[in-house]
This record gives sequence, structure tokens and C-alpha cells, in this order.
Amino acid sequence: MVIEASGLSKRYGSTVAVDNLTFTVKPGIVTGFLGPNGSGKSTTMRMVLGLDTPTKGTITVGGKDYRSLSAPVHEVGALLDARAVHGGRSAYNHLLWVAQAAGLGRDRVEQVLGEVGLAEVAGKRVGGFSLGMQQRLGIATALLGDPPTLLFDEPLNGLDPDGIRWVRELVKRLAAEGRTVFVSSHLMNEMQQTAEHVVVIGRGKLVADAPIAELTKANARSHVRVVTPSPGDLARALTRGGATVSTAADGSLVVVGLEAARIGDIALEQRIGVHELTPKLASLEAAFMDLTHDSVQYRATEDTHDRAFAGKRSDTA
Ligand SMILES: Nc1ncnc2c1ncn2[C@@H]1O[C@H](COP(=O)(O)OP(=O)(O)OP(=O)(O)O)[C@@H](O)[C@H]1O
Repeated sequence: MVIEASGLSKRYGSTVAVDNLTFTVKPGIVTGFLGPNGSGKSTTMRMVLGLDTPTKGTITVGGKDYRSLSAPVHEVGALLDARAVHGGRSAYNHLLWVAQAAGLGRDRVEQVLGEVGLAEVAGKRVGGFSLGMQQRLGIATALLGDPPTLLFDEPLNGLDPDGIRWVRELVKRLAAEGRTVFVSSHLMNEMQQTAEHVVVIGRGKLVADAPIAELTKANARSHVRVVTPSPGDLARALTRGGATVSTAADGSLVVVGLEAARIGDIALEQRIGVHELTPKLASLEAAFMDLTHDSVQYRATEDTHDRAFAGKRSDTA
């Protein structure tokens, strides 16, 4: 089922949380929903589920308003806030409670517990769960009704690297099964490995709606890192060859506009030694930084800026 937002807006008093969003989320691929903290991702997801009412515009699932779906648990599954579960209940009882309300039995509860790797702790109180385990339980709840449409709001929060890998594989598998999978995150590099398509927002406004590959190509330039004992000579030769060359802090050359193979050929023609020749791909994080540069809410200091992006720029190069 397709999720379709059209002129979607939400205002809380004087805050415009979502501002005239129009986009479509298609089945069969993972669509990432990216934006800095406070950009309106959760508000948009809540509106998909009818938990918030748009001030203007519409957001529908399979052409219908969520509230008019006859069997919502079987149509749309969602993980919104993993900590919202009653802490005194066991994982099993929480799932059973949701399952029974939806006309599902114990066998389905056991199936999803196995699927998310919580079978062994199913009898334990949710209050004692780590955030990562709570995320798994939230995902199990979303999967209960075997819905063709799934929304995951920041499913990677609180997960260790194994957990992150697990969620990544899971959402890819769900999409490969033909489902519509919409995953929000502010972790750009993780999204690059997970989503095929991304919808990017900043301050509630649509900033980009494109395949990831297109976005990184258009908004962040790839370059080649070159280490050579004759940087001046090689830089001049590469510039003549059409490249733009700059020098990095460690003395290596940063070459934009020529492929690594061509750079190697030019160095050979000039009889210049090359000790390293490394193509660096543009990352989604770099593209995202470029795109949302003007729309980041918390840019007062470097510190809050880093927090807003959970920013790790070392691998953006
Ligand atoms: N119930 C509410 N009442 C008032 N303002 C709200 C409410 N919910 C969200 N907002 C505001 O709307 C804006 C968007 O918030 P939202 O939670 O949707 O962003 P987000 O992209 O999901 O961010 P985060 O990743 O931090 O959750 C923020 O400025 C937020 O303070």
C-alpha cells in the first residue's frame, strides 16, 4: 500500500511542525525519512496513524485515511515510542493484549517473539528491558498483524551495532516481501546502508525526495585521495587534466573531477610515484548536511549541532 502525503501541514500554536509536505512512499523498497531532531518526522508519522490531525492537507495509506481502515493492525504496523509499553507487563502479555484486541492468537505472539529474538525473555517484565530490547518488542508489536505497511520511528535508537545490523536486515527483508517500509532516522550513514529512497525534511519542509544514489551524487561530491612524494608536480598535471585539486591537512591531495584510474595514468605518464590512491564516495551524511544546512534548528553551538545530527563526520570525507 502506498503512503501518500499531500499538502500536509501541522501547527501547534505558533510552531509549524510540518509545513506543506507532499511525498509518496512506495511498496517494495525501504524509504528513509530523514531530518534533524525536531524537523517534524514524528509528527508526520503520528498523522499517518491518525494520532494527530493535520491542520491542512492529507496523509493516506492505500488511498484511505487511517481512521477509516477496517482492520488497522492488519494494514499498518508501527513502532513509535518503544518506551510507551507498560513496564509492569511481561513482553508476552503485552503482545497477547494487542493480539487479542486484533483477533489474533497465542501462536502469532510466539511467532513474532521468535522473529525479534525475544522468545527467551518473553516472560520477563518489560520495565527491566534495555532500550534495545524495548525496540525489539515495539517491532514485534508492529509485525503482529502481518501488515503490508510498516512505519518505524527511529528504530535504531538505543541499539548496539549488532542490533543496528539486525534492524537493517529486517527492514530490507520486509521491503523485499513487497511491503511499504517507512523508517525515520537522524543517523545518515546508517540510512545510506538501509534505504533505497529517502524523503528528507528540515523544519517541517520537504528538502529532498529521491533515490539515495541520486541524492549523494547531486549533493555531495566524491573525490580521490592521493598520497605522493611529489604533490606539487602531480597537482599541476592533474589540474591540466581537468581536475580540481586541493591539499588536505596531512599533505595528501584531494582530487575532484577525475576517476582514480585516470589519476594513476596521469601520474605514470609524468613518472610520478603514487603511494596511495583511494576513491572516497560521497556520503549521505555529507549530502544531508548540504541539504539541511539552512534548516537546522539547533545550530547555536558546535556541540548542539553535533547532537542534532549524532554527527560523526570523520567518515564523510
Ligand atoms: N504535541 C506537541 N505540541 C507542541 N509542539 C509539538 C508537539 N509535537 C511536536 N511539536 C513540535 O513540532 C516540531 C516537530 O517535532 P517532531 O517531534 O515531529 O520532530 P522530529 O523530527 O520527530 O524530531 P525528533 O527526532 O527529535 O523526535 C518540534 O518543534 C516540536 O517541538
